[in-house]
Amino acid sequence: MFTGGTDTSAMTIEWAMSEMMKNPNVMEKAQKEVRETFKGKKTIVEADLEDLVYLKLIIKETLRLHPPLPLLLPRECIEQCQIDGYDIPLKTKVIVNAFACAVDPEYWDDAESFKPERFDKSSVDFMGTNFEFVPFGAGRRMCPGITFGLISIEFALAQMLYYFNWQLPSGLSPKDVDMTENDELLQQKKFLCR
Ligand code: HEM
Repeated sequence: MFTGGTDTSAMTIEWAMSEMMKNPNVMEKAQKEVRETFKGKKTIVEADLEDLVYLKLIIKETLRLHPPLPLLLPRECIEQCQIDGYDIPLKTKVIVNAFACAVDPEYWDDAESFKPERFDKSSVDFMGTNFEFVPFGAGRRMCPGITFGLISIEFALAQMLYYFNWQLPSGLSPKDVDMTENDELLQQKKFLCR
């Protein structure tokens, strides 16, 4: 519960900030939205987050390209079945590659690019019914912490964008931001500072 509830959200914040540094037009649009929404406010409260439409699209797109648990949690078959002509025996361990689904060009245009706008006016959501996009899993064992996780991420990002201006260290350009992932169960950014 504690690991599942902290690392996942922290990693999503890191990826979202990195994507914004890599895509300055996205950062500019997000910062404009946050600053217009909270104009004149000294502190931000949870209820204010509702109006941050573009920031929510950024978080969705971040979870599509950087799902913290790309292989979800393993399942075990409780009855024998057939998938695509393959017999899956009872008690087989099944691993769903959620990341592969989220970048499958059959379902996504320009699948590897970071484009929050793709979710604007799209009905595709991460609530477990669109199987091409399941960063929180699906079914009976899907993540019970979605609401809390999303609010924590939005809250942190909104504050970082509202109070601070962000820029890369001198000499670095957006294309230099290193988006390498570690190769562990939790898909973390390998190098935090580059
Ligand atoms: C960005 C934030 C988060 C992401 C992407 C995420 C993702 C996931 C995924 C993919 C699973 C496995 C679901 C499956 O295999 O179908 C899961 C399970 C779980 N998550 Fe999250 N999670 C997040 C935040 C949280 C938070 C904030 C909490 C708690 C406060 C939490 C608690 C749990 C627990 C307890 C499970 C196990 C559920 C079970 O096996 O029945 N998660 N999460």
